[in-house]
Amino acid sequence: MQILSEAIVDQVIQPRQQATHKGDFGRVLIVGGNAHFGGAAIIAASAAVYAGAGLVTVATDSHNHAPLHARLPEAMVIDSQRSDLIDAVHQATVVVIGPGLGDDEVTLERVLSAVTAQQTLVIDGSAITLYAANQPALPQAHIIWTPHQMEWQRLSGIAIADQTPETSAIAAAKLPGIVVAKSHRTTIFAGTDSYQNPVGSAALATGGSGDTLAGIIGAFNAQFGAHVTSTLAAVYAHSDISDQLAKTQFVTLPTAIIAQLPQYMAIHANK
Ligand SMILES: NC(=O)C1=CN([C@@H]2O[C@H](COP(=O)(O)OP(=O)(O)OC[C@H]3O[C@@H](n4cnc5c(N)ncnc54)[C@H](OP(=O)(O)O)[C@@H]3O)[C@@H](O)[C@H]2O)[C@@H](O)CC1
Ligand SMILES: Nc1ncnc2c1ncn2[C@@H]1O[C@H](COP(=O)(O)OP(=O)(O)O)[C@@H](O)[C@H]1O
Ligand SMILES: [Mg+2]
Repeated sequence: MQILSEAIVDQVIQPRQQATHKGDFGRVLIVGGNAHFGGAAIIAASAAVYAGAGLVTVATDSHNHAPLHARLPEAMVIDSQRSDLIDAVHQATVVVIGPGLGDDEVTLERVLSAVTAQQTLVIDGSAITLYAANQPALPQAHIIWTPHQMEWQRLSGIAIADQTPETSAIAAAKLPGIVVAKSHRTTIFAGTDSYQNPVGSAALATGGSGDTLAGIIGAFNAQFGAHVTSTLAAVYAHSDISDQLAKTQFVTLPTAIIAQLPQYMAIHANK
């Protein structure tokens, strides 16, 4: 198991070429936010915008459209229950499904059936829980799972008390793609390789921290490429920003972490 360091962030986040436009930095589609969990989708979308995605669209319940625009005018929005969801999936570089999705199995299956092999698919939150229960067909895409310990229990069948790097590695190998097994010491499994995140603290133990990470992972894969290093850098950056804020803040709120992303990335792009 390789222990991550700040070097992964310096390696992945590079200065931008000047002869570019927003399309060069990827299109991220966030699918989530039912009528009760709209905040999760807004948090994930905000994280994706502030982490540098070229364009962000949110497919979410119509209850969330006005609140989303009020907080994040940079993001576009569509009604997840309408047919143009499929068009939005086809236009995306990366699809992040799950933050606040709740029990919307129909939307999950619509999205899974539309994603293609050339795309990246981040499966988070309720989408993990729904997949674990119903096992819908998965696309051939570059898949990144981001379960917390209970979601990992549902997906892997390993009780939380029995989740170790060894047991989790065996379960992760049975799934397509990368598994980001989130905990107080998040471990990432990619093929036969495994990595551990040495940073982060209980200041992250607040609702929305995982929604934030899902958005950062989406944005990093969209702009830096669908390589495991993009996901590793996102996991490290998320915790590293929290650790810096935690020097003076008892809990590091998702919105506080998100606000620090542009400055953090500027510093590391020039190291
Ligand atoms: N602002 C918003 O809109 C927010 C919306 N959100 C959205 O809510 C949806 C549901 O996600 P979820 O994580 O809240 O619920 P679920 O999957 O049922 O897991 C909780 C159960 O598992 C247990 N548990 C044990 N260990 C655990 C661990 N390490 N980490 C976490 N839980 C652990 C835990 O035990 P307990 O806390 O009761 O002791 C409890 O019984 C999802 O789509 C998400 O995006 C949230 O992001 C929050 C902000
Ligand atoms: N005590 C802790 N130490 C380090 N990281 C933590 C701690 N508690 C939570 N986290 C991190 O916060 C995030 C929580 O994810 P999740 O439970 O999915 O949050 P959400 O409420 O957004 O769904 C994960 O990245 C996890 O590693
Ligand atoms: Mg979560």
